[in-house]
Amino acid sequence: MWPFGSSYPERTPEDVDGKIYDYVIVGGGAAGCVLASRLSEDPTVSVLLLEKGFVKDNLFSRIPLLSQNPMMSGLQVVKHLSQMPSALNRKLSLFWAEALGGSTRINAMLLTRGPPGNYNEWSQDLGLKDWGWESVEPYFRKSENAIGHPDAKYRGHHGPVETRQPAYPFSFHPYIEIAARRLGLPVHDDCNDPDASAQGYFRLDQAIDSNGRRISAYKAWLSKETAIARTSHLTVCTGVTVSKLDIDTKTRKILGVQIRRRGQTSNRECYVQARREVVLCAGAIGTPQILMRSGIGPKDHLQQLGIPIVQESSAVGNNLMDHVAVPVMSRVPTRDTIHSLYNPFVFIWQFLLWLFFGRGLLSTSSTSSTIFARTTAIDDATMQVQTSCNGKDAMDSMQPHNAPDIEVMIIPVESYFDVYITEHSLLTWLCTLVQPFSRGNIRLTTTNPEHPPEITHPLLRDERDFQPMRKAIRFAMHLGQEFARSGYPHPAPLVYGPGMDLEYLDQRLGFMKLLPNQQKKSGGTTELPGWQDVSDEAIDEYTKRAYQSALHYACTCRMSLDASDGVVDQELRVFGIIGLRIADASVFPKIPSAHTMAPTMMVAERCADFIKETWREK
Ligand SMILES: Cc1cc2nc3c(=O)[nH]c(=O)nc-3n(C[C@H](O)[C@H](O)[C@H](O)COP(=O)(O)OP(=O)(O)OC[C@H]3O[C@@H](n4cnc5c(N)ncnc54)[C@H](O)[C@@H]3O)c2cc1C
Repeated sequence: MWPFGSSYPERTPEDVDGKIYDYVIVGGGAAGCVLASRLSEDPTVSVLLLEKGFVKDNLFSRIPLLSQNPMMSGLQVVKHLSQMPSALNRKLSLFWAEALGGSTRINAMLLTRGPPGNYNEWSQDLGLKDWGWESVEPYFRKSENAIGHPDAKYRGHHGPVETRQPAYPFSFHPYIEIAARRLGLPVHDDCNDPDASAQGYFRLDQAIDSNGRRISAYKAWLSKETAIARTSHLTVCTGVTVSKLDIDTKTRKILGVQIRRRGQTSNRECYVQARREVVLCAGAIGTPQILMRSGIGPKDHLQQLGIPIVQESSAVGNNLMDHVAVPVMSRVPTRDTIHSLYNPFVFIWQFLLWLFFGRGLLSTSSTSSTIFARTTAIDDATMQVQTSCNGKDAMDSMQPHNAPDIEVMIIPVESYFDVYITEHSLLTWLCTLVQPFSRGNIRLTTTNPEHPPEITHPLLRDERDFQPMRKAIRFAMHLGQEFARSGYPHPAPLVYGPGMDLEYLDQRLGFMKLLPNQQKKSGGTTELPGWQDVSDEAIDEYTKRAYQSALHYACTCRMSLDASDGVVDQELRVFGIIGLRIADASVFPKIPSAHTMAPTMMVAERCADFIKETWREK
């Protein structure tokens, strides 16, 4: 019963065992919810959605800020530690949600399409002619209801994903705007405006409704009302792990999928048949694993595990891309940060504000504004953005060469994963590489679908990524220092970043265990040197300690014209198999300079149309 439970029509693996459906969708995250919703608009077809997690809709999972913290929402969040030999053997935390809605149940709700130049690069440079800006733009519009920009013709107003720009919750925002302008950045209130400049300081859209509640993919596309209204032809089966695909090796046609209860230790499997198509939407980590378990993947790897080869495909699980982030932080007054919620009175007040009015700090994302820039257009001597670079314009967002390669997210709290800093209140300048060169991969460790994969994270594995990261960090330090001089009425020194006491940081991050009798070092009080005074070595040393994933995993089953180089064609059909498509973040040919939820939904929207078109013709 609300608010503690839900009468969502969730089915179990046993309920669907032995049944046949027109379409079987594997994974109910951002992509899976879009696809199940769009395909089930037609009441004459039957659609089955198979999701590993559950609905678990509760009060905390609806509160925007609190639901970003998995401990609060109670959702199943997988935490995977990846060993990083390239960086002091640190363990990198990767996580994602297993729930109806996938990671959109815990994400920061930021809705960014990416600049048109990203998609023009897919079409012009990678040859994917059907995926240029002109082709993808209508699908971004179709899914959104941009209530924050009611008159904008370039935004959608009839889709299910409501987006707003909640009031800025803190007093520092105008001063950041001043600092950004001083660094040469234009200020825009919509980063999804295709006419906005490629580089700038942008206010962000957040997927939050007018009552201050999170709009996840589940809420937008497969709400309880939708699921109940469509029970005759839409089945949502939760708590189910898809172990592998059933493919006829002679005809190369997909027949169905093998499934089991989530977390089950025995080998007992259930089976569902697909009359028309199976669509994989298990995400950039999950989808390649299902393919490999089914015999589609790199030959050597499948042979090592004794998996019979159905389709050799060297790109499956390769080319893993992700955005890489390094925090630099300024000390600011507690009331200007999320740290203020550590005070129980403030927390209770904010909770009541949300509960009765849908307003206040809890009704927003942790991030309200950001900066996108191109490092080649940042002048080394002044650390300011130029409007042209080598005689070429650097602002036209349609041009692939102008796509931003860095983002500086503005986050009013400390931003080291797994570490809570309670002794200072911090404002983070999160320096993020959004067009990295590095690539990683995903491999199975066993054939058991419940066993975790081995993830070789791309993070700074390619030396070419260090140069833009150094520039991003210097640029963010310059921004932080300009902010402190902008008229902001409080001291705001940069205290965490290159040039800080690394021994203190090592203790803080837990790399260095304290010896008996050794004093805990205090820190976070000394102001950092100016951006001009930090050496490359100091930046690299800091980066190796403080870097983290921005959790935008992508490209592990990339789209390509060529089967030897990719996994799906331009209509998202898996090369060599009939009736199998992929529609999640794994198919991006290259990661966009954007937070990846909206681009993933765009891909899934297109996939639904490809499928409808295919079967209309038949
Ligand atoms: C903490 C966090 C914050 C983020 N913040 C933002 C943000 O603010 N803005 C933004 O644009 N993006 C953000 N992202 C990224 C964004 O949420 C993802 O890009 C998006 O959810 C990817 O969608 P997807 O459908 O590819 O995968 P997911 O949403 O991960 O969905 C995959 C689903 O498949 C299911 N699944 C996997 N394997 C199986 C199996 N074998 N059987 C059955 N089901 C299976 C999983 O349980 C999951 O529900 C964030 C991500 C995280 C983790």
